[in-house]
Amino acid sequence: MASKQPFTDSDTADEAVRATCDDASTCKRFATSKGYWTDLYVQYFVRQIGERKAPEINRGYYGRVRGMNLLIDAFLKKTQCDCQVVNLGAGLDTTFWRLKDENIMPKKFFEVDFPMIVARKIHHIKTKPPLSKPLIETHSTDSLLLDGHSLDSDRYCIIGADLRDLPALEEKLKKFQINPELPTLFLSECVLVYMTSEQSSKLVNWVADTFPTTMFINYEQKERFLSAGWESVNALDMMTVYSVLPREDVTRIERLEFLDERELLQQLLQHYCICWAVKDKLSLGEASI
Ligand SMILES: C[S@@+](CC[C@H](N)C(=O)[O-])C[C@H]1O[C@@H](n2cnc3c(N)ncnc32)[C@H](O)[C@@H]1O
Repeated sequence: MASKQPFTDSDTADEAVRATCDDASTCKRFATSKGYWTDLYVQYFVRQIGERKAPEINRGYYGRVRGMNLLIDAFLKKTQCDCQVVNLGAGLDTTFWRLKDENIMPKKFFEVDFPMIVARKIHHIKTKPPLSKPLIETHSTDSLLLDGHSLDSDRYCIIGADLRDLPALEEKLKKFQINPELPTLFLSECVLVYMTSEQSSKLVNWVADTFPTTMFINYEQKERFLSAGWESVNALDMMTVYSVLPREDVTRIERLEFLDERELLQQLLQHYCICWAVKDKLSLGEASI
């Protein structure tokens, strides 16, 4: 009998992984309702503000979102938006809508998640005009491709796929016109941790082998990121990220809620990191990001 690997064949394990998508977006919904940062769109994916979250959790999410956004925006600036973004395990993430509002959209923004999550996201987009309007506005013909498990428009595409099945992932990305020659930013925010290290290293290596000019931003526990095939890799633990965020804004959010145990926040922040790795065939100077 074939032995089972963790989170490989088990539907129950995959279901638990899919549930993490709701955890992330309900925490983001709560933190934005408190004013930690502005996200005009998360409310359309998570209606209820939900149960109160501890201030440590809210500050942790604040550092995570601000840190990821700083790197995303730096890549878009460096490439002058002449690039693609692929958000792996995107869940109910709202980055595409933020970039549209800030007028810094890449040529195309791809999202990938399990078909079940994608179907839910597409349902929200279809039924909520503030989500669908930006897609329609940035699309050149009257009809968008929309089926239960994928949505494709000129600037935004969402694909149902399992990130552990690389041939199928590659085929779907090609079907939706990914261009490997264009500078491409890959994002994985709390995603690789749900795979075995063999699976996540295959995914990271596939990106390095397929995209000559690329950057990979990964938010996660410290030990995970694998550098093979990448020209330069940087990692900052979240304690450091938090300390380099704009002071004025950090002071503002630290006034939002009283934090009893600073040590707990420090432990939480030290446990996570943001890593970014680059390959720069076009010599755009990505390593200086
Ligand atoms: C913790 S959530 C993070 C969601 C989003 N990146 C964020 O930070 O708000 C992890 C996401 O990764 C997705 N995911 C994990 N393993 C996956 C796999 N093998 N294939 C596709 N999606 C996966 C889950 O379905 C879930 O939406």
